[in-house]
Amino acid sequence: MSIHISAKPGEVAETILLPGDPLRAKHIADNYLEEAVCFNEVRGMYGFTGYYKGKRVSVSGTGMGIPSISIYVNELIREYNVKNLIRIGSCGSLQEEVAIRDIIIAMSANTDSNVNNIRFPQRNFAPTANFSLLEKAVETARTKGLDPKVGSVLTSDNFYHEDPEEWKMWASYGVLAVEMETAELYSLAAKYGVKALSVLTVSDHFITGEQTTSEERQKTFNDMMEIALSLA
Ligand SMILES: O=P(O)(O)O[C@H]1O[C@H](CO)[C@@H](O)[C@H]1O
Ligand SMILES: O=c1cc[nH]c(=O)[nH]1
Repeated sequence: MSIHISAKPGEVAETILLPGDPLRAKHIADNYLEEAVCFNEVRGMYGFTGYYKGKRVSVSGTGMGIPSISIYVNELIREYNVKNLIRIGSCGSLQEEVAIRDIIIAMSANTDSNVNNIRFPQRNFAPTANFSLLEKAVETARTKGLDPKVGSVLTSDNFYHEDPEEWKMWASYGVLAVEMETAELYSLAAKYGVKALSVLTVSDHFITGEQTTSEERQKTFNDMMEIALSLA
């Protein structure tokens, strides 16, 4: 096992879905996977491996924020040889034309985190999605009759922002939404030469003030889950 994952070698599939919420991982295993086996319960961060339409796929929670996803993604890549990492998360829309419950496919991730300043002092790194996963996710979403919004997101270290107006600056640069993990997922995927993508669902809206319930965030958002599963 690794420090935070109790799976034995070979128990994690090459493709893994990564919701922040471990109960969303359990929901996917219970409702979408056949022959699902739990490979991790350390700290309640459930991970499962099973089959979706005959393809072996895993799903694991990552927790919230860059430090937490960084631990799981480092261990999944370095100890378990995971090759395709697909985040499925909730986010807050910063744009009028991106509505609550819309799907966002994150082409790139800006961040207010210092994590890449530590890696690249005095330089900027551009955390970017894998194009083949992105292309397939867009195609799958469109086949389902959806209109996914593709563009950049903000990965923030804060859910509760010191300056409640700061989002407007990011919005003015066309950033679609805010969440808390994608920049680190894309940076680690680049570092280790594996593929990553974030597929997000808008759970709340900075302009209209609309919100979804915690139950909806945990159990619904089926389109996002099905798009991500199709990438397996
Ligand atoms: O729904 P998840 O995947 O947890 O993602 C979003 O929700 C959490 C905040 O409520 C953060 O982790 C943010 O990135
Ligand atoms: O990180 C997040 C996720 C959803 N909504 C937000 O405002 N922030």
